[in-house]
Amino acid sequence: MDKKTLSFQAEVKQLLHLVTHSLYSNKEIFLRELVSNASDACDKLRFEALDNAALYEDAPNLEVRISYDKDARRIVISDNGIGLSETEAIEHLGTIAKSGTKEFMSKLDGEQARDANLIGQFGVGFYSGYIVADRITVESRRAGLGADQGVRWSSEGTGDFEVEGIHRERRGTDVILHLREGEDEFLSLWRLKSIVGKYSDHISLPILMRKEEWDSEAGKHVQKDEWETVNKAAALWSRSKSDVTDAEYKAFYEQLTYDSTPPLSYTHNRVEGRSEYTQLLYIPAKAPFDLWNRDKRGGVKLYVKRVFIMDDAEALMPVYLRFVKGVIDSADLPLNVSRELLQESRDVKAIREGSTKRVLSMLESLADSSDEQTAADDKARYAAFWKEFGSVLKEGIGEDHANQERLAKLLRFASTQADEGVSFADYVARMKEGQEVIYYITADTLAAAKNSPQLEIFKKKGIEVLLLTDRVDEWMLSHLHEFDGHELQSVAKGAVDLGKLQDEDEKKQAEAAAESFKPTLERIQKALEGRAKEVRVTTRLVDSPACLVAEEGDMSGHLARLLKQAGQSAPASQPVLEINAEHALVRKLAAIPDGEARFDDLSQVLFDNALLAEGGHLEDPAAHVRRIQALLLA
Ligand SMILES: Nc1ncnc2c1ncn2[C@@H]1O[C@H](COP(=O)(O)OP(=O)(O)OP(=O)(O)O)[C@@H](O)[C@H]1O
Repeated sequence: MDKKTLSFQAEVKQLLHLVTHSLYSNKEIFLRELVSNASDACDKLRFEALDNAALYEDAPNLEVRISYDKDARRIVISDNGIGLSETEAIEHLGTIAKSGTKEFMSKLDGEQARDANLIGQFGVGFYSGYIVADRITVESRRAGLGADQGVRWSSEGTGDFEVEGIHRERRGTDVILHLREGEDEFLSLWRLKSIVGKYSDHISLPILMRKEEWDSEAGKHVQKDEWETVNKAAALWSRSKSDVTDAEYKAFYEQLTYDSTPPLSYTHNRVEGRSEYTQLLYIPAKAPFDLWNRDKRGGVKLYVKRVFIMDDAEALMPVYLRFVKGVIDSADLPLNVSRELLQESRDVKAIREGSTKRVLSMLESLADSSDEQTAADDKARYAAFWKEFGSVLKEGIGEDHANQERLAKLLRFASTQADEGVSFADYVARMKEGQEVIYYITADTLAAAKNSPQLEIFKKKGIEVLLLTDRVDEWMLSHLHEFDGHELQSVAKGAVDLGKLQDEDEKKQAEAAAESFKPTLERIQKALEGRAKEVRVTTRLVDSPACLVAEEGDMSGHLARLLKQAGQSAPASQPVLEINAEHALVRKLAAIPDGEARFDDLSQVLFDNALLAEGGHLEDPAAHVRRIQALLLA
């Protein structure tokens, strides 16, 4: 077959540039990446061979071999996995297929591009070989194809690569690294072995290297024909908990996720009973760059009896726990389980429920740690978790009704008493005597929430109000109506009802004020026709003249704005304007004689100011400005 020269896809060139320039300080990871590809290739073969045992040919023992040649300055990583056909070599080694990777590349700006940690997060794969090699040759034959259908792919990792057909007896792939000048440190059994130990110990296949012996005549180590296994070759999760050290769990996490920040917490269990499986689940310390992408691949890999099955096993973890990383190894599922089957299987459902509960317990033990020695540290860790993943966890309130109560206990808020970390339980413990409901307000920012006029009476009376400023909060609250028997009530909805918190005198006073104010209210109502559904006197205001509230059952102004921003239509509902009859401005308004235009102007300004105060947008800002100016001159 003729030799062809082809060009890399633009993103590959970009990636190659990044890899060779940014990861230079951590060169050794090339071996981790290539060994991991070799191991993936073996997993793929094992998976395809479930339906077609002939693919094993005469070599059923899957393995990875690493060898080096000091004189030729080469390192070779060989596997007897699935291999590559010519088309696959062109496609897989010349383009980036994964859309996530492409997206990631396009998001990196110059500053971030130097952050090796960030790049490490998504795994640089095959191209990391170019950190240490100035040419890589790949020789491969796909399992199932004839010996004359091998392929040689070769490139200096700049703009082009070459492909040609070759004769190759062995199935699988050899990745041959021609080392760059100055990279000879890697031409050593000891060095290569220690890198394997560091990153690839848990690869469940044997990784073999040639034994060496000291030759005193030659005065150097010489390679023997005999090979030895240099990794532990036991899946970490299949070992007993007591045999695995904390450092090993953390190293495995890094290998699994490419995240060099140690995880916040992890849990390792063997579950027995109706469904038998092992779970090793981690909560990362930092949110990944694409946390908000609800469609991305899940972080939990599914194995069946230590055979890798798939890693976008959404069926194993609810979407709101998409930040969880780890491995689930089932003893019951059939090896050839398909995605469709996964969705329906009762065993999978049991695994999913069990794993969800595990993650929640893990979070609960941090949040409500009762261990005297570690409680402070646990709580700090929970606070860190909440900062990174709290908003995602809130999705669970609407999505996972079975665990809603447990999730509600894990929620943390800002309130009028503390800027963060307030749980419903903290709130309830601090409730005033006679207080029955939990008060909250939603707003775009903490400052807007804190300064909202609707809070004035609550501040005056020392009643705590939760301040909710997350985009998902409104949605979450449409699914959560109470906590521990206490109804959740928005202070921006309906007439203010302080129940037993308001004394009789105050109530009577308010009623009297409302009565005597009736004629003015009617005049304001007329002036605001088409804008305010109702105008009424309120006791919720202390320092502000007016505020807007939504009618019970209507959508709050905040939610209507969120929907509008998201491009969705919000049902048009007018707010209620509530007036503080004690306020000087309102008294001034009431004193304006009938028929004067000033009355209309001031009514409109009152309404617009109330809208601005809650973060709303004026439909006609110019008219507002004109009115203010007219009033200033009056
Ligand atoms: N040893 C190998 N045997 C067979 N195919 C391979 C081998 N190494 C790489 N490939 C193919 O080349 C593709 C690209 O490899 P690369 O390492 O760049 O990305 P990846 O493995 O898909 O992603 P990542 O390394 O981030 O998990 C692989 O998906 C696989 O199809």
